Amino acid sequence: MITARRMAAVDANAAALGVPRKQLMESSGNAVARVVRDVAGGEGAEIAIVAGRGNNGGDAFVAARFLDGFDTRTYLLGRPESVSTDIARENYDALVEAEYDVETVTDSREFGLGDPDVVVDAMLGTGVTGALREPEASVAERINALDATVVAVDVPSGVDADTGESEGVAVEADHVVTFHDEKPGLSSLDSKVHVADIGIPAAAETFTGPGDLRSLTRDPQSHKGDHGEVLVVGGGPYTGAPALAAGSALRAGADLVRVACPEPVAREIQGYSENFILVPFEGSRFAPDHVDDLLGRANDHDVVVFGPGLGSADETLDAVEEFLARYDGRAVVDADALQVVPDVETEATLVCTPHQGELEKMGGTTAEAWRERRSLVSEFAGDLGHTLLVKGAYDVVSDGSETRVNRTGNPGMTVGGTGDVLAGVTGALLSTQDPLDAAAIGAYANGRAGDIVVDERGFGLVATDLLERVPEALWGERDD
Ligand SMILES: NC(=O)C1=CN([C@@H]2O[C@H](COP(=O)(O)OP(=O)(O)OC[C@H]3O[C@@H](n4cnc5c(N)ncnc54)[C@H](O)[C@@H]3O)[C@@H](O)[C@H]2O)[C@@H](O)CC1
Ligand SMILES: [K+]
Repeated sequence: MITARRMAAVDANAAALGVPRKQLMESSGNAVARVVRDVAGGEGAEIAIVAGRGNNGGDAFVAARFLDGFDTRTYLLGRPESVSTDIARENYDALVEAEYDVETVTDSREFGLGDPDVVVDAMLGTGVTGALREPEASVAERINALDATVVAVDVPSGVDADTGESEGVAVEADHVVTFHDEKPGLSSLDSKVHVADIGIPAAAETFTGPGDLRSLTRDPQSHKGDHGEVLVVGGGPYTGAPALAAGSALRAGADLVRVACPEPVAREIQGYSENFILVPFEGSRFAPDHVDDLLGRANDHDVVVFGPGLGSADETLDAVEEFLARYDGRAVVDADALQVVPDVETEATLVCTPHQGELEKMGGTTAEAWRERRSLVSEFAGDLGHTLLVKGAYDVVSDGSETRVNRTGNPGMTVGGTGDVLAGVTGALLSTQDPLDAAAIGAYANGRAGDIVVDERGFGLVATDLLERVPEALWGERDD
């Protein structure tokens, strides 16, 4: 099962792996033609292809080339100039150039579909928003009134592939040829669904890639706070760690970041940067006495990042445990705080970011080969009921049902502090993304930032170098 949003990400990842969308379109069109052949009842059957102006139409232009021998006519709803993507336009031009029977429909009132045996509905696919507009709406009604067998490309036009719902009229299809994987909304329809393998490499789904960054959008109308308020809880024996996590959360786009830390740590952090808002607590380390206050504060934030530099004193770990037991918001848990997670019953949504050693301390197991590690991490995440981001040369991210592997990053990143950067970035992302996406994008961007630094200067990077490259890693040139 794959949602339209994830499909778009996977498609961009495939392109980055060297399998561009035009190639996928060729496979899609071929798959549609195969189903049409099966249902048409022999060569000579009359086939009408009704294509819209997006890539859904593009798939159908390809299908027309695979239907030689049938009496096929292709209709484009609109002028050739209105075809909205280059690849759909190239496939349209190829039909015209090769003298296929193609008609443009500029006045749908005069559009007669005749009496075909099969209609291919390629008006709209996953690009639909809202109710069908004209001319698509009245053409859908006309298609539904025919006796023909209707084969829809990817999803019946007008239907939302994620929900199966339509806001107005939609095409009623006998068959749907959908691509790569089943779509959540199709099972509720009265159509026979054919899932076609279009040659998307499994790696486009398994590995994070530039497509994963597509869910990072910024609405021009956004206000302060829309992109997250993050509370970093850390510091005690270490002072750099919470500052790195806080700085990274800001670099990853959080609107406000506060650092809750012991007073002496706060004094030191204040000197690092004027961007931090500090909420000091008494004493030299986090302890059970601080939990009440901190819970109040945490509830005013979207995400808490727990752990950087907290240390592992018994009273600190007791305080973390008590906090998590009473907290029901979102949190990233890192470093020493990780070890209490398996023992605590919590309503909170956690993203845990252990390295392999910390994972073992939590009761998880690890393996050398990433494929094996992927299954182990997935199983352990399922048992924990939280999302895991297990750091390594290949990071493994899993919520127990979906698992992704991240390959960005390099051996220069074994230096101290890079984990704090990752925790901060993931914390900022968790305020706008679901936990699996936040962890996957966090791992991808953190590694990419490290790759940018090493490409420029070679090894010898320090954590603050990484932090400065986080914006570029998240929003820099995208390969989609
Ligand atoms: N994502 C992928 O990996 C692949 C996608 N492919 C095809 O690409 C399709 C998606 O293509 P697009 O993103 O170009 O989108 P569509 O072709 O589904 O539709 C886009 C067009 O529809 C218009 N539109 C949106 N809502 C409308 C409405 N309510 N009434 C009338 N017009 C409306 C838009 O203005 C735009 O011109 C998929 O359904 C599939 O058929 C395939 O080529 C293969 C791979
Ligand atoms: K369609």
